[in-house]
Amino acid sequence: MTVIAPQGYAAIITAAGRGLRAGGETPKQWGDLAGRTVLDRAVAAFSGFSRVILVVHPDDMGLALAAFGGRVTLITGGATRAASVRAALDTLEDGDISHVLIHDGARPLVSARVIAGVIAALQLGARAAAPALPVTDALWRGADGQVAGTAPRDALYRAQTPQGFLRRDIAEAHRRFPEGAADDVELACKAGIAVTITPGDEDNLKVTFPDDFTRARRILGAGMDIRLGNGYDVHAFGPGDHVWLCGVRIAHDAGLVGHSDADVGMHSLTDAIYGALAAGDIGRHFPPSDPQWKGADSAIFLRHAADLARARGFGFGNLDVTLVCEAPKIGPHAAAMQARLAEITGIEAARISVKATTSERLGFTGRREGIAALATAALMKG
Ligand SMILES: Nc1ccn([C@@H]2O[C@H](COP(=O)(O)OP(=O)(O)OP(=O)(O)O)[C@@H](O)[C@H]2O)c(=O)n1
Ligand SMILES: C[C@](O)(CO)[C@H](O)COP(=O)(O)O
Repeated sequence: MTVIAPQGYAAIITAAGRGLRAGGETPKQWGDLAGRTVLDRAVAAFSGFSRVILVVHPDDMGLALAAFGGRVTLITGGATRAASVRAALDTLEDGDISHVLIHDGARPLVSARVIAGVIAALQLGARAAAPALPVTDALWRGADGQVAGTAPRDALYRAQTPQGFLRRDIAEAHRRFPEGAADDVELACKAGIAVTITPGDEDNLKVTFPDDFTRARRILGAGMDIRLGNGYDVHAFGPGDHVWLCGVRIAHDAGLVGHSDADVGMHSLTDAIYGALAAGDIGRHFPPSDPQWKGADSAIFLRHAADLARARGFGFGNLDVTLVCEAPKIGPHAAAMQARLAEITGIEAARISVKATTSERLGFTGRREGIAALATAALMKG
């Protein structure tokens, strides 16, 4: 359901933060939430407003134009949330906007009921209105990990957005208190404006920490995001007296030829993780044309893939590698390989399998011309 805002109402959506606490490759508002960005969901909730000002970071303007160009007014924000709101209010100075609802772009699950509650209070004559939830847990003061005291929770609320105001009131409050505040209600209170509390919603969470993505996904009923990737690699035998396989040096009557250390097992596993992430392959991240990877330890590649998965919020279900060769014998080294892969990736060894097979003397592996490796990686989030 979409809330159709009355004439003269504008929505300001703040999305110029960097989302440092949430981490990740992109600021949280640009992060994926079950197939759509957090910000896309927040903006969609205000599609019934004829005027929407979306405040973004200057670095994100390209992204914002591609995602929202033509649908909203895009402006760049300031160093603080308050500065971003101020920039948006300035754009409304000379227009015919009587009321504004100011919403965090990091609150993607705001419901029509919450928005309608704020508008209803304003329409009934409130100068300001904002959703909140009463605090239901006991409150403690803590010091050094110990409970140092308790605090009364009566009449305490957890503030949410959108926070609604008469435009002139909140613009004036921002002018009077340029030092800003945690939110616009705090500024309104400082300016002596009465604020009506409207019903909040537990689902109207602000994505703040990495786990909030998981919670939001659950609320959306999106379930777990499970990814599978496979990898395959081959290296030919050449001169040498050892091979590197899954991070373990094994004495052999030949070496493996490659630009890096030619660890075919580790390469297939690295590609399996990139595959699960739809992040290309090892050659894209570490081009063989780049001399710095000549003779490189393949642990660098595998660690990069595992770190990338974590940066995107994934944990590991399991990793499975199969080496295909007549020789050397893999069995005696499988446990050491498992341990080394666990060390490199930070995944518990019990979730990593290394096994081997011959190709019954058939094909290039059967003719002892090289070694092939296949790998599967299972990643999950949520
Ligand atoms: N200079 C800023 C800082 C924050 N915000 C926005 O205000 C909302 C609430 O802020 P918060 O959750 O604190 O976001 P960040 O500042 O991005 O988070 P962090 O403090 O973890 O970096 C977010 O939608 C954020 O993008 C903004 O528009 N301009
Ligand atoms: C505006 C706000 O979302 C109200 O709960 C909140 O104050 C902003 O987030 P921050 O984490 O305090 O920056």
